[in-house]
Amino acid sequence: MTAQMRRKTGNSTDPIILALPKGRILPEVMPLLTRAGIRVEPDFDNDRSRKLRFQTNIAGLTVVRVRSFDVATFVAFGAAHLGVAGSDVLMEFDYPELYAPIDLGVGRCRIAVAEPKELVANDDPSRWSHVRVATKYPETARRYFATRGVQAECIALSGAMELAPQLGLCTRIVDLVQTGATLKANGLAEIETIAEVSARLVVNRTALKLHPEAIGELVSRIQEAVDAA
Ligand SMILES: Nc1ncnc2c1ncn2[C@@H]1O[C@H](COP(=O)(O)OP(=O)(O)OP(=O)(O)O)[C@@H](O)[C@H]1O
Ligand SMILES: O=P(O)(O)OC[C@H]1O[C@H](OP(=O)(O)OP(=O)(O)O)[C@H](O)[C@@H]1O
Repeated sequence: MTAQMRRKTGNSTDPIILALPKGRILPEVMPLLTRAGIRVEPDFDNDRSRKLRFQTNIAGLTVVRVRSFDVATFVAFGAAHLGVAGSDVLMEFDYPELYAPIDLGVGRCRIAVAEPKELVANDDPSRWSHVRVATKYPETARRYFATRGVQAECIALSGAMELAPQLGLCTRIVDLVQTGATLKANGLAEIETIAEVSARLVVNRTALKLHPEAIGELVSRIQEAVDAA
């Protein structure tokens, strides 16, 4: 662990910081937090507010709102003690500093390989030796294809991956699929599932050792809220 990673977790007088992802997971996570007895100050739900850091009803617990991909980084480096992140994000970064004790059961989708639907009938993935994919998940894609002996050339995009095959950037994509509507609307078909995805509670391992009671209580409350859902 680097000195940077020790930064926040080392001071027991700091508030406990919970990092929450803005975007589509948030509306599904808020009811869980409410059930866990955690209420965040009203500005948190106000999209026009430029605030990023919020007080809660629990003394010593502060919430920060960050991009979904950044939750894992804030928690891994100890800038936040715990957070909520999709398992897609955790898989991509694969930070050893993170412990993911709870599957929150929300934000369910899958990470999949897709290609133009016209290709599917004559394609045989077992014969691939090299693929070129556009993806927001280059590490996950590389690891997945490597286990099958396939070399993956990954073109990193942050969104609108479904456009890449139409525009000749690549033939295939690796992206999240839930209903399949986005693939269908763009003439693509899912050919392989890499992993099922859901949102997880993540905890910095060092923070848990330094604040076992405070963090342990939050984890228990959230587990109870998930069990009651
Ligand atoms: N279609 C989907 N169905 C269910 N969960 C999804 C879906 N798309 C994304 N997710 C989950 O929600 C998380 C955040 O997705 P969201 O689309 O809100 O943000 P993003 O586009 O990754 O972030 P940003 O807007 O910061 O670039 C993903 O990491 C994944 O875990
Ligand atoms: O199978 P579906 O139900 O259509 O969902 C899949 C879509 O959802 C996600 O995109 P999102 O809506 O988050 O937009 P983004 O690409 O801008 O992140 C994902 O990247 C797909 O494009």
